[in-house]
Amino acid sequence: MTEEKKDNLFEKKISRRQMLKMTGVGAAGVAIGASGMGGILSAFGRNNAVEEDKTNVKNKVKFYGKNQSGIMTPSQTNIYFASLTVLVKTKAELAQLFKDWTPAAVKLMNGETVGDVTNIMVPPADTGEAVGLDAKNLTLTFGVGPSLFKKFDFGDQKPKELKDLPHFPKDQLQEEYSGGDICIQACADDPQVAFHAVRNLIRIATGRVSLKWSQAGFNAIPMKNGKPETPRNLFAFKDGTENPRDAADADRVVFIQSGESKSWLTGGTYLVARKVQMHLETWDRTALDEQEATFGRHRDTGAPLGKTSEFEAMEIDRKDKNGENVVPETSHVFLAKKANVRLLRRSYSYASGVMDSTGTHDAGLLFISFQKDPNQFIKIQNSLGRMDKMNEYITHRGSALFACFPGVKKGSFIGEALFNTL
Ligand SMILES: C=CC1=C(C)c2cc3[nH]c(cc4nc(cc5[nH]c(cc1n2)c(C)c5CCC(=O)O)C(CCC(=O)O)=C4C)c(C)c3C=C
Ligand SMILES: [Fe+2]
Repeated sequence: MTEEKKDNLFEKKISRRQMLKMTGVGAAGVAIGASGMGGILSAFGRNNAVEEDKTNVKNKVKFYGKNQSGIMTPSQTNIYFASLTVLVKTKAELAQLFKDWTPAAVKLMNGETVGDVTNIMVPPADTGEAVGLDAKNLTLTFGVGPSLFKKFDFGDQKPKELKDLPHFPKDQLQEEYSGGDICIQACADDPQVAFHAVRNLIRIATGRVSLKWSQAGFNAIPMKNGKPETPRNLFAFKDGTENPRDAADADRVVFIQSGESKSWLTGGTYLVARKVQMHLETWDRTALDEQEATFGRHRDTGAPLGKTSEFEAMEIDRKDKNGENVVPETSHVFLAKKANVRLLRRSYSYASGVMDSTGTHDAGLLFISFQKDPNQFIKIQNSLGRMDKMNEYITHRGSALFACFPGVKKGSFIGEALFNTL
């Protein structure tokens, strides 16, 4: 069926019987990857109108802007991260996918449903579990992985940096938590809002994408005098102290500037995702001074070892009266800092039940970093290498790299600059 015919069909009122006949009835209608039916169901989410960022919505982050949301946005309490496999075969279909997602993303970030939920003759266009909640600071961040450029010929538009990350010492990567053609990072101050957003975006793309892997995560953000403080990871250490803090710093470290890469990536960035299992039982048997030596910071305050407050300078060359390093040379922060490059970390803890093989917690950190060049991450990870004292307590299980598009201008669509170059 041509796109035009499909659109005409959905402008008409159709009976429940006709509907069921078309969708193959019931449960099959929600399966991802079902061919044929996908196009029909996607029409429910299709909305070609240019949606506005609402100004009167509580807890709302703007969709339109120079950069995508969910990067320099202050961290929310929850993430639902999805890595997708693309099923469509042509670049036109791929562009259409992002065209369909754009108005839906605006509506989701407005705290609205993605489509009509009142017509009793058809399945509601929105799955509905976020109804009655406000926007909960939902952000949506879209990126494309190296594998997408193997499936589609983008000519010379593939940036040389967009390739699989190298193997690192201590990696025990599993294919089921690695890679992906497209990523959607949904962060919100509510787990259901984050999940709902991804669920509905995938539903709009029924038959056009399938879910490769996903990870839900959480962060508890302590508040002091109405201001958010650095969250703690599952080792109880403040995580995210040393990060770019303002827009000028982000332009130096995170966002690709004109001339620094392919033009479609100007204003974009690279997202590294690493699923890192944390061996909590081993950590919990470790003495506090050993824990602090692992990071090079005090657990309570987050201050550099030998100092008293979190944001005091981390001087890794400082010596004690015996001439010994105050911050151990094998500590995580010593080695990370020694690489002499920076990135933006925006990680979330996860707890996903039990490890079958050991009966221990399947818990850890969905480490996410943003940087204008993946080599920033690679240099730090290589510096951590085999030396990082934290290695005793962690295992890297998953890995992925995505090039995140620049922000979207009203009237444009997510990733348009890439498709316009073709
Ligand atoms: C390659 C990049 C990094 C990975 C992977 C990574 C994993 C990881 N980190 C923690 C906990 C902490 N990390 C901290 C600082 C820190 N970590 C990295 C990089 C990676 N971490 C950098 C660049 C830095 C900042 C170094 C600096 O310049 O000071 C800290 C200290 C507090 C902070 O600055 O946030 C903690 C704690 C875990 C638990 C983890 C994987 C499970
Ligand atoms: Fe770290």
